[in-house]
Formats: sequence, structure tokens, C-alpha cells
Amino acid sequence: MAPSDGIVDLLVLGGGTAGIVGAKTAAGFGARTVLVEQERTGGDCLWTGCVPSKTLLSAAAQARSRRLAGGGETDFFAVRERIATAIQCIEPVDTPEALEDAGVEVLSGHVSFTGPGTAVLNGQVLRFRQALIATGGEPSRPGIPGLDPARTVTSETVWDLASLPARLAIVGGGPIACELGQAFARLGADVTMVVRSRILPKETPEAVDIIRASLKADGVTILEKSSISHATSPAEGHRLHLKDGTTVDADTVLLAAGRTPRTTGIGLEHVGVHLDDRGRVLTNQHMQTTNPLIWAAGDVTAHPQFTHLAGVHASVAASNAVLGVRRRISPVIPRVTYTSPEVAAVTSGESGQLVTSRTVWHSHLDRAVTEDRTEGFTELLVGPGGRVLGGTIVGPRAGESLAELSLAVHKKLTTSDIAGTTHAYPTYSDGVWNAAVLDVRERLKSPLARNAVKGLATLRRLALDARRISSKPGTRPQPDAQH
Ligand SMILES: Cc1cc2nc3c(=O)[nH]c(=O)nc-3n(C[C@H](O)[C@H](O)[C@H](O)COP(=O)(O)OP(=O)(O)OC[C@H]3O[C@@H](n4cnc5c(N)ncnc54)[C@H](O)[C@@H]3O)c2cc1C
Ligand SMILES: NC(=O)c1ccc[n+]([C@@H]2O[C@H](COP(=O)([O-])OP(=O)(O)OC[C@H]3O[C@@H](n4cnc5c(N)ncnc54)[C@H](O)[C@@H]3O)[C@@H](O)[C@H]2O)c1
Repeated sequence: MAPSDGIVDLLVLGGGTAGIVGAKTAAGFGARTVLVEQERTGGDCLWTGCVPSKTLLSAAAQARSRRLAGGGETDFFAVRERIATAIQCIEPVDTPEALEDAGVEVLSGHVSFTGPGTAVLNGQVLRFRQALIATGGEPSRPGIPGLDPARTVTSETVWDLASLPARLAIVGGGPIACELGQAFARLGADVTMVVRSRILPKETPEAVDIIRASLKADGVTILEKSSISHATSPAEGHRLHLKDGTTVDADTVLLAAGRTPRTTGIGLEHVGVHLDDRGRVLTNQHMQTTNPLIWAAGDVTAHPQFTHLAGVHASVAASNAVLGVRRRISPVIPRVTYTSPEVAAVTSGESGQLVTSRTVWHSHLDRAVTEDRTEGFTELLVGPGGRVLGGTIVGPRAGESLAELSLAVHKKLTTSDIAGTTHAYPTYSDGVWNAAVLDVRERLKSPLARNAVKGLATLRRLALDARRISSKPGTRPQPDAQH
């Protein structure tokens, strides 16, 4: 059925994670849902983001182990093949066919709003009751005079490199720069990162110190608090001129300096959808834009740019749109940067409630000791009454240990809840357990808790003494009824 035959309940702009989850949610509720994708469904995460980058990191870790064991260099073509295989394996859940199976109509082309309740696609008018903007973002291109953009790569095009660059310069120091920088260095490239701020500006200084040391150990040169004034192009490659007068020579320059939301050319001005001062679609806690019949989710909004948030926020938006309910997005946000070691953190938006933090260094974590990976730590942020407000974990597979912490924050659990849960030994999750036990122990040192414990012990002693005195000499002690 052509979509212009009737009014669509929910028109979804974009077929990345946010669009796919939003469309499937709406169709699952029985809404007539049309998703329009201009390129290929699956979006950034599948094609150029999470999936290729995590596969690259895994291949690079193996390449490093092989090299350390005296094995040969890694074939870059084989790495590319491995990335393609991972994408192929995951792609089927994101295809137009999978969406159609879930009850979503999928159309191809660039869609834009033309007025309230109308949009245009390939010259055809689409009429809709409500819409979900899920158009994502694209790599920002910092204006560097003299740098030919056609000769640089971004997170969208780095996957097309035919061979491993001998010298790779990366502009930026966020998760993309750190993950790709470490991966390329481990594969054998000579990597230099030029970063305006410090690396990973959202992470704690203690976490960043560990990642910086790890990147350096892999041979990455990190130039922090550095600005590029201009670039020149020698016969081969690029020369970046820094404001301090030094230069960086590279065969390939990777631009990883943040992402820009895709909001131009989609007719937002015709539907009253407003942007913030950084060009991101403004939403409220229900993922509703400034037009109450238009919703938004994913990288096009002002929320942190993660696949899990894109999906969860799109689900909230679609439920609210189709069912007329008022679901709110959760303030609890987990994130993981997949460097080696990983940096995993969860925040609750309640930092004002912070009472203390408890840190267990992994030099005291038995699993880390047995694996000779003691560089990390587990830090719990603790609020009143031992409430777990968030935390940071740095270590191998820190992202897996983060799940427990995310649940604790989401469910408003206390350190006593975690301390009272038996954890298998020896695991990296012991770090979370030990930090919680540390907090409980410290809180037991308060005068009130100390007096209560002292009182209980005294009562117990008195009870035992009374029993001893009343029992006849020579009789065997009776087992305590309570045990
Ligand atoms: C290198 C890299 C690694 C990453 N790693 C991780 C990670 O490990 N974990 C994590 O959580 N996040 C990661 N991210 C972030 C994650 O990829 C994004 O947050 C997520 O993909 C955003 O999804 P989205 O649906 O909002 O946007 P997108 O995936 O960008 O999808 C938007 C879609 O809309 C389409 N579109 C745009 N305009 C129109 C239009 N007018 N008409 C029709 N279609 C349109 C686009 O073609 C695109 O397919 C990574 C990102 C990068 C770049
Ligand atoms: N593991 C993950 O979940 C993961 C991995 C990759 C990307 N992402 C998402 O993608 C988003 C974009 O990542 P990103 O790394 O591009 O951006 P970012 O916005 O997180 O970091 C940008 C970095 O580039 C630096 N920078 C900006 N302009 C610069 C310039 N002109 N010269 C030198 N340095 C400059 C900044 O100081 C900062 O360090 C992230 O915010 C993240 O949400 C997530």
C-alpha cells in the first residue's frame, strides 16, 4: 500500500538505532508506522560506529599479543575482512525485511517536513499524525586552514583505508580518537593524537591517567592542550602545524573532533521544531520536541551519543507518541570506552547528593593480580544512607562489571545491598563488591553504629553468661536455638 493512501500514525525519519527501535516499538503497538532511510538501514552503529570499531579493537589486541609472542605482523586486509564479517553477522536484525516483518513500512530516500502533518519523499507527499526525528549525526569537520578535507578520513571513511597508514595523525581525544588511536597503534601504525583539551574530557582524572599511560605504552604520541594553526601538504601526506610552533607529519589524518547533528534539509522550520545553541533538537523528558506531535531520539538530540540511549529514548518517544502515555527517560546513563583497559562509568544526575566515594585499587583485586592487570580501580559514588549514585571502573571488561552498578543506581540500591550479595571469586566484579563492603565497614565506624554493635555484643555476652551460670556443672552445652 502506498503511504500516501492514508495517514501514517508515526513517520520515522532515519533508520539507525533510534529509528529502528522507535519504529518497531510503534508498530508493535499496532500503529501504522513508516520508516524512511536515505542510505541503508542500520545506521552509524552497525556500519561505521560500534560494530566495526569494537571488531577493530579486538583484532588489534590479538595483533599485539601475536607481536609480543614473536609472531609476524597482521594482514590489514584480513582485519578489514573480519570487520565486514562482523557487520554481515549483525546486519540481518536491522534490514528493511526485518523491519517489514515487525510491521514497519520501509521507504527509501531523503524525507523532509513540508508543513504540519506533511512531509515529502521523492516528490511524493506523506501525511502523518506524528513523527519521530531520528536522523543522527555526522563527524564534525574542524576548520583547519590548508587541510584538504578530501584527503582526510573520519569515522565514516576510515573503514575504507586500503592499507594500514604508516603514520596516522588523529585530531581529537574523545572516545573515537582513543579507541581508534589505540587500535591502529596496536596494528603497527605510528599514531599521534592532537587534542585541544585533555583526552577523554568526560572521564575522571584518575581514569584518564591510566588510559593515557596505556596509550603511550602502545606507542601513541599524545599532544594534549594542543591546537593546530594550519596544515600544509607535502608531496606525500600532511604536515600539521601546531600553535606552539611544532609540526606533526602524517600519511593520513583522522578527524575525530566530535559529531554534528543532522538537522539541515529536513524542514524543521515548517513544523516548529527548535534547536539548541549547538544545533541539536530540543526535547523534554518525554522526548517530545517543541512541536508536541513531533518526537526525537538519538544523536540528533542533546543527549549523550550512545547506541543504548538512542534505542531506549526512541522506545520512550514511540510509546508516548502512540499510546499517549507520559513515560520519562531515565537520568541513569552508563557509558563505556573500549580502550585497553576499558573505562566504564554510570551517572545518575544526582551528584549533588554525593556523601563520599569508595575506591578499590585493582592492585588489591585478586582477579586483576592473577591476570597481571592491576592498573585499574573501582570507584563507587555513595549518597545518603549508602545509596549508590554512580561510579567508575577502569579495567579489563570494565563494561561488564558496570551492569551491576547500573542496576544498583537505577533501582536506588545501597552499598549494603551490594555487600550482602555474594559475588563469585575471583572476578572483576569483586571490585564493586569490595568497594561496597568498604563503605559498609566505614559506616559501621560511626558513633551510632559503633554503639549499636557494642550494645548487641554486650547483650549477647550477658545472655551467654546467664545460660552458663544456670546450667548444672558437668552438663554438656546445648546448641544455640538461633543457629
Ligand atoms: C566510531 C564510533 C564508535 C562508536 N562506538 C559506540 C559504542 O561502542 N557504544 C555506543 O553506545 N555508541 C557508540 N557510538 C555512537 C553510536 O554509534 C551512536 O550513538 C548511534 O549510532 C546513534 O544512532 P542514531 O539512530 O541516533 O543515528 P544514526 O545511526 O546516525 O542513524 C541516523 C540515520 O538517519 C538517516 N537519515 C538522516 N537524515 C535523513 C533523512 N532526511 N531522510 C531519511 N533518512 C535520514 C541516516 O542515513 C542514518 O542511517 C559510536 C560512534 C562512532 C562514530
Ligand atoms: N565507546 C563508546 O560508547 C563510543 C565510542 C566512540 C564514539 N562514541 C560517541 O561518539 C561521540 C563522538 O565522539 P568523538 O570522540 O568524536 O567526540 P567527543 O565530542 O567525545 O570528543 C571530541 C574531542 O576532540 C577534541 N577536539 C575538538 N575539536 C578539536 C580540534 N579542532 N583540534 C583538536 N582537538 C579537538 C575535544 O577536545 C575532545 O577531546 C562521543 O561523544 C560518544 O558519545 C561512543
